[in-house]
Amino acid sequence: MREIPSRPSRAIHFFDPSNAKMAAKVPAMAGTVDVLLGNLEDAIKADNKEAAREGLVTIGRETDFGTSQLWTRVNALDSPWVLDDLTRLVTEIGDKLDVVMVPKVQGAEDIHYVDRLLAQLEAKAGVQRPILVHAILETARGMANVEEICGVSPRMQGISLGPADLAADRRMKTTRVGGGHPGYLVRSDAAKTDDGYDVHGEQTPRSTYQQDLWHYTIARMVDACAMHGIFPYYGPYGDITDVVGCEDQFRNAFLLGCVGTWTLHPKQIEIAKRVFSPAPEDVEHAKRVVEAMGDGTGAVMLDGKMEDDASLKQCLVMVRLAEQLAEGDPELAAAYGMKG
Ligand SMILES: CC(=O)SCCNC(=O)CCNC(=O)[C@H](O)C(C)(C)COP(=O)(O)OP(=O)(O)OC[C@H]1O[C@@H](n2cnc3c(N)ncnc32)[C@H](O)[C@@H]1OP(=O)(O)O
Ligand SMILES: CC(=O)C(=O)O
Ligand SMILES: [Mg+2]
Repeated sequence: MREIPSRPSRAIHFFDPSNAKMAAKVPAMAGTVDVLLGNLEDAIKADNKEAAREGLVTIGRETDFGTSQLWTRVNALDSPWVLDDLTRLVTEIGDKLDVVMVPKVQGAEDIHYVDRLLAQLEAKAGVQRPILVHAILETARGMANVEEICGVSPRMQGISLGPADLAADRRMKTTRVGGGHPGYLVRSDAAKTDDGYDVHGEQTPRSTYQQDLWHYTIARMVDACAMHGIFPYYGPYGDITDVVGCEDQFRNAFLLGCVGTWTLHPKQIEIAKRVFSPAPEDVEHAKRVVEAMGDGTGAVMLDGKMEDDASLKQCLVMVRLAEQLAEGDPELAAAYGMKG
C-alpha cells in the first residue's frame, strides 16, 4: 500500500465476542458506527479467550457490516493466544477484517513480526487486500519509539492511546482508565498581604485549574502519526457514567488532531460521533474562508480577522473532513450544506 485509506473512524466500538448479549447487538450496530472491534485482549477473561476468538469468526462470517469497518484487538505478542488469534482470524475472516489492533507495542520489531505473519497468512488464505495494523501506545518504550513505530510498515493505519497500561508502565499514580485527575492541577499565586503571602488563600482564594494528564502523550502521538500519514486516536474513557468528562476528553483529542476514539459502552458512541464530526458553524466558517481566499495566496480580512494561506490550509482540513463524513451521512450533509 502506498497510502493508508482514510475512512471515517470516529468511534471504534469495542465488544466482547464471547458475551452473547453483546454479540447479539453487533448486527444491528453495523452501519451505525464507523468501526466495530471484536476485542480478544484485556477485558476478556482468560477462560473465554477461545470463545471470544470463535465468536468473532462467527460474527465476521455471518454479519453484513455495511459501511462499518471490522477491526479486532488481538492478544499481546507475549501471550499464549496471539498466534492462534491471528492464524484463525486471517484464514477464516481475513477478507472481512480491515484492521488488526496490536496491544503493548514496544518497537519496530513488534510490527515487523505482525507484518510478516499477516503476509504469510494472507497468502495462505488467498486474502486479496492487505489487512492493516494499528498499534496501541501503552508502554514507556513504545512511547520512546513512537515515531519509528508509525513509519515501520506500509500497513500501519494508526495509533491509539492506551492510558491504563501506559500509566502503569510509567508508574503514574492514577488508577483511572483515561481522563484527567483532580490532583493534577496548577494553582494561582498567593496574594501579597501586609504580613506576607496569603498561601492558604484565607483572604484571597487561590483558584486552581485541573490540567490534562495526557496532553504531552497525545500531542506527541499526533505528530508521529502526521509525519507518517497515519491516524491518531484517543483510547478508552473508563468512567462510563461521566458523559460530560468523556465528551471533554474526546474533544481535547479532536482539537489536538485525533480522528476518533474508542467507545466501550453504547452510550459513548453518540458522544464520539458528535465530537469527531466538525461543528456545522466551524465548517460554515471554513467554507467562507476558502471562498474568500480565491486562488489561495495573499491575505484577506474576514469578520475582522486576518486569513492567509496557512489559515486556508486549516480550513481545508475542516472542509475535507466534513465532505468525507457528509458522503455517508445525509443528516450531516444537510447540516454542512453539502451533497450526501
Ligand atoms: C483499558 C482497556 O483495555 S479498554 C478496552 C477493553 N474494555 C472493553 O472492551 C469493555 C467493553 N465494555 C464492556 O465490557 C461493558 O460495557 C461494561 C462491562 C463496561 C459495562 O457493561 P454492563 O454492566 O452490561 O453495562 P450496562 O448494563 O449499562 O449495559 C446496557 C446494555 O448495553 C449492552 N452493552 C454494554 N456494553 C456494550 C458494548 N460494548 N457493545 C454492545 N453492547 C453493550 C449490555 O449488554 C446491555 O444490554 P441489555 O440492555 O440487553 O441488557
Ligand atoms: C487502551 C488500553 O489498552 C489501556 O489503556 O491499557
Ligand atoms: Mg491496555
